[in-house]
Amino acid sequence: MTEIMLEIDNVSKIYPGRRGIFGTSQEVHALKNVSLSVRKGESFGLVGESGSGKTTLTRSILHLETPTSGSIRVQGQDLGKLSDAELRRLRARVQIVFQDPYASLNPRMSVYDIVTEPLVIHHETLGLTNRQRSDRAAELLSLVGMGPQHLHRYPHEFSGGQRQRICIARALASGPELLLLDEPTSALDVSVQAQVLNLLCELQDRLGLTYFFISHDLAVVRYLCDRVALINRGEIVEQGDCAQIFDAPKSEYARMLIGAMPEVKVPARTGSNT
Ligand SMILES: Nc1ncnc2c1ncn2[C@@H]1O[C@H](COP(=O)(O)OP(=O)(O)OP(=O)(O)O)[C@@H](O)[C@H]1O
Repeated sequence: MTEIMLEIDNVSKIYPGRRGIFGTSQEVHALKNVSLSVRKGESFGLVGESGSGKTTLTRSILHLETPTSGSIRVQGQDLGKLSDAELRRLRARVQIVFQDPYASLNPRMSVYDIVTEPLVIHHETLGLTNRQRSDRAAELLSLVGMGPQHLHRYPHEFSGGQRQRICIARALASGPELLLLDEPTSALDVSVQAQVLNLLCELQDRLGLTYFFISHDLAVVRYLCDRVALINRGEIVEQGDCAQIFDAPKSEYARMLIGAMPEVKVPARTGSNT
């Protein structure tokens, strides 16, 4: 039987209305009974326009937001029922890569400090010595196609694509099994986007990672993902195999998104994922 990595079960999130100088705004139903499951080792895409609830769902998976109702399980562990110590251990296994590699790297930290930071944060779980940390830093850079000579340089010395590689190395540091990829290539030039997407494919094959890929770009999702869910105003309107949804969308919303899809600008996938 296929192992389930992530299970979102009937999750709703209501943000209370905010009080401002013009009175109290209405509450926002950011997620409405969202259910989906991501299998171990697959790439699952979540696609929706701005304001559809992608960030709220992603933050909920990271336990930075608490759903108003419903449950989220990672490898069978219900996030709402874990102790602080169990949550800390789980955090080492679920990591995120953000959209903007310029904003997500501290300009005052060297690459070494950036990629080893998670090893320090998760020291209790990982328990590495200084020597092991330093070996791991070089290994992480090599995984993303960069040499150890870069470890003592600073973010401003790198291009956007290299910075995103450093972000990916940092996300891999604690040995996660599930990576949340929040529009990881949308801030990059198209040619660099393809290289980073290929790197993500290679890493998935090599490390057996599971990807939860958040995007508003169906072309990139079609390239990278096995299955996809389309979210609109907090509701999943359609989900299933990418091939089925792209070739025969059932909902009006899916037809609209696919109709507006630009030509796929990334090369054919290579390796075992082709
Ligand atoms: N802290 C909050 N308080 C109140 N409303 C919020 C809060 N965070 C998000 N929202 C609202 O919830 C809805 C979903 O927002 P969310 O950021 O999850 O969407 P998104 O799909 O990630 O959008 P984007 O692609 O623009 O980031 C929006 O209407 C947003 O205004």
